[in-house]
Amino acid sequence: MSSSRILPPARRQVQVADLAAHPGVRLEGDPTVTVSSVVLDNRRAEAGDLFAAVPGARVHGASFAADAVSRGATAVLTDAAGARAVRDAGCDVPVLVAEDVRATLGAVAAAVHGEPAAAMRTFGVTGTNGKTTTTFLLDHALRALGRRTGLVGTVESRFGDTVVPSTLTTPEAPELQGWLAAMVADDVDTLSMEVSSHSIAMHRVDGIVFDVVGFTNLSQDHLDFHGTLEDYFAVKAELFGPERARRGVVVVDDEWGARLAREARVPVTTVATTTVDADADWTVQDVETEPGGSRFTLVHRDGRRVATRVALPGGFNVANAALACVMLLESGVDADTLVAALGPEGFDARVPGRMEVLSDAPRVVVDFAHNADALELALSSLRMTTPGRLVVVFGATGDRDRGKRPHMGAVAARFADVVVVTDDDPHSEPPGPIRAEVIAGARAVTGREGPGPEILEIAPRAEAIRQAVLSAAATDTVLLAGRGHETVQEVDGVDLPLDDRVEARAALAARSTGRERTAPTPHDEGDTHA
Ligand SMILES: CC(=O)N[C@H]1[C@@H](OP(=O)(O)OP(=O)(O)OC[C@H]2O[C@@H](n3ccc(=O)[nH]c3=O)[C@H](O)[C@@H]2O)O[C@H](CO)[C@@H](O)[C@@H]1O[C@H](C)C(=O)N[C@@H](C)C(=O)N[C@H](CCC(=O)O)C(=O)O
Ligand SMILES: Nc1ncnc2c1ncn2[C@@H]1O[C@H](COP(=O)(O)OP(=O)(O)OP(=O)(O)O)[C@@H](O)[C@H]1O
Repeated sequence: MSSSRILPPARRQVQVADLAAHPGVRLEGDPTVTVSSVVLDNRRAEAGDLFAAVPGARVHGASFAADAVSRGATAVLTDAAGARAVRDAGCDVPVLVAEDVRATLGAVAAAVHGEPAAAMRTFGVTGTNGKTTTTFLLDHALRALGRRTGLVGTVESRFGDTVVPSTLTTPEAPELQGWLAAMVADDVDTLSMEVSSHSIAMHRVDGIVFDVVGFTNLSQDHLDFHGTLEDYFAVKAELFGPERARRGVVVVDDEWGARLAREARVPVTTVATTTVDADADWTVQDVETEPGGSRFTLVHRDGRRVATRVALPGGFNVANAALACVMLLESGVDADTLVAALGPEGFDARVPGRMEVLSDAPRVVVDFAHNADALELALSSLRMTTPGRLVVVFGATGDRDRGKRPHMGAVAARFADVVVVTDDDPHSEPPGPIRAEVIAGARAVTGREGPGPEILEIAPRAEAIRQAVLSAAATDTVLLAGRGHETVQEVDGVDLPLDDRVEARAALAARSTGRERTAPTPHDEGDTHA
């Protein structure tokens, strides 16, 4: 079930006859009945709702229509099979019958809520990594520019004083459109949101034409859903068409970005952040790495220069900030006005669990890197600004993508001085063997220059964090990788409270109250269940 129903304080009343005017929809029943909102889950239905009964992968939503109606839903949107089920269940409400319910739902939900996206300036960010960070950086800059902003994404959705933790990166269309209408009612003028590939494929963002969309990068992920990398790319590329966006900004550091820039069906501005690319509109130059972030200059091929800073460690955060910056420029923001509004700190957003720096001496950083690529990027960038030892605490998830475990171990062993292998979300798997696969990958690393890393196994995770933080010297960096902002750990089907930031802060507090530092000790396997 998705996170929370946020609706505007005053709702419009829309006749079902008006909704039947959408292509591929016909109406059975009384055309004068009105709806004031849309809901996808019967358990959340309220008076005046249109219940959208979607044929899902597991169940047809129409089997819950009678319950939705008993809770006050005044009409149902479904397909032909759903319509039969609704009638068979004896529901006497008008039924909007669509050829493809999901493909109709976004436009219908937008119409019920009065096309809220059209009343705001809208930024959408897609890509495998960096969506959350880039939307937070956009939101930060927009607020500095004096805009009243809304944000939708993996960590939370928010506007004004309303903040709701998320369950999906991009909510389903009924919830999303309700949120957007509530934002408009609260005078929000600019929206930054993450657009996952699932949301494009499942029509969650239908009904929105973004003013500017951005692409961060693409690497192997979500193939359980998309099948092939080619399909994954094709879905992301859909966002760069006139049905969904007016213009785009594409980071062309990887081949997928370069291809997207060629194939996009809306005008695209390109940004190269890692190499000087003569074909790119903007390139990132003069990067100066600092402990808490980086300074950089965006140089346009016509000679324009925009010098700013990102207050998050990591070369990839220069890419995220550069993307946010060019998206703002493409939306019409003047470069000098932007730089002045950002001030000397530049893009200074704190992104929960994304390169989040908890302390300086030792530097303790929490990051969401949960695959080998992201772990390598995080470690290599922290290495540059770590005078002492680089310590990493991480684990691999259970149940899925087993192949990545030794790779994560190998990356940690290549880039860190102390590798503390612990648990992530074991889900239904016993955690010990997962750790063993990670450790095997770490031990297999040979040919590293200098002394090899210290490899430790410590569980449960809270204890691994405690020991790593307590034993760190002031010049060390401790990276707590993989869980970012997450606050529960699933072990054997049970959700246990666990927040890396809370555990790390407790250990930092113990250090500052003068408790003696302890060295991590290898943990006895077999006594390690979380
Ligand atoms: C693969 C996928 O995205 N599936 C989504 C899909 O599930 P489904 O087709 O299996 O639905 P179903 O369980 O058969 O139910 C069918 C219909 O009956 C309704 N229902 C069901 C049960 C009930 O008691 N009452 C009821 O009304 C459901 O709301 C649904 O409309 O429709 C459901 C209803 O909205 C979603 O919750 C579900 O997302 C699941 C939870 C999910 O985990 N999605 C992930 C993969 C996802 O979308 N991730 C991306 C980000 C990925 C990333 O970049 O990391 C995201 O945007 O979050
Ligand atoms: N531009 C980037 N390129 C590569 N890796 C990145 C980039 N930005 C962030 N990362 C890494 O990916 C992790 C997730 O970042 P972020 O949450 O911003 O991405 P996301 O696309 O929103 O992913 P998710 O939807 O899983 O949260 C970060 O913790 C960091 O390790």
